[in-house]
Amino acid sequence: MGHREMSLIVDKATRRYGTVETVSAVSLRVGAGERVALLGHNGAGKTTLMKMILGLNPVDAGRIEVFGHAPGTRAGRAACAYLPENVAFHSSLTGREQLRLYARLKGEAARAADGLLERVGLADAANRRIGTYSKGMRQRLGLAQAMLGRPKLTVLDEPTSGLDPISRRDFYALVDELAERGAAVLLSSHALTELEARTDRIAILRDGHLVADAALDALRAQAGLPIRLTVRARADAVEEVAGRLGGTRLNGRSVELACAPAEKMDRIGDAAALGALVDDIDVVPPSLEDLYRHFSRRDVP
Ligand SMILES: Nc1ncnc2c1ncn2[C@@H]1O[C@H](COP(=O)(O)OP(=O)(O)OP(=O)(O)O)[C@@H](O)[C@H]1O
Repeated sequence: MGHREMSLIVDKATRRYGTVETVSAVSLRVGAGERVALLGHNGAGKTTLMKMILGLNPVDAGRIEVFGHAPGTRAGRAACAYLPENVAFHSSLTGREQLRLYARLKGEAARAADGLLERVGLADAANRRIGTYSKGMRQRLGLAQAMLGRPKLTVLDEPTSGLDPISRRDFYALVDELAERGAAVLLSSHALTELEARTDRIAILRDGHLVADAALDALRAQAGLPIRLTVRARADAVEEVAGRLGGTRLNGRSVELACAPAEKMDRIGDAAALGALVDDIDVVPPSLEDLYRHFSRRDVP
């Protein structure tokens, strides 16, 4: 087994319900220490694929290998941790009781539970009933639970939905830490803005097909979407600036121009040439949301 590549390998994996392919010949790899975001519209097949990896859904065609093991086997399950979208706890247990219970189920010492509570910032709340936890605290407890037993692969299904921006940032910091310690991380989310800086690769599912799988920069190059320039005009000059650059007026002061990536420098030069008529220029590359919209369109091959 030593010579095998140590990663999650999904090779043309297919899942059918009746005659419909919910996951259709999807191929994807996630290596140790890599964070991959799985994006897709509601019903695109993200949860189905995750459950196939975890051995909770059968693989009807193709192959999945979790760090050298088949999904659902004892070794395959031991390699994975899973945080489902709506993780349920016994609300009458304290955080510490819940985590110690899980530690025992995973054959870990109770001490491991205490260390993890500290790491996810719940040491002070460890003796409170989970029923009194906020949603952010419950998600962090769920992540601590998923971290027990040092899994090689962590699968997180929309882990930040319903969390406020600070809680989401704290949560992603923990995910980064997991990856830094060598875990492969596969996570789904609809909160695209945060993912931009938080993942090594973006994989997009559309109707069960994988339509993109690359780092953000590579996706940008592949999509070739326009770059937007926002040019802020001097107070009395917005009409003139809009006229001379041929852009759209955004508001009383700004003009927006769209251009191909290759034209960017020329367009910046045009705006700069207006001298004192222009106060400022912002360059806005396509966001992950723009890219997501592009790759999710059904008419993109
Ligand atoms: N047990 C089942 N029987 C029949 N169809 C199913 C079953 N489970 C899932 N599906 C279908 O498979 C498709 C993909 O569902 P899945 O939950 O994987 O999507 P998702 O990408 O996770 O969506 P969401 O973002 O809404 O969570 C849906 O059309 C769903 O109705």
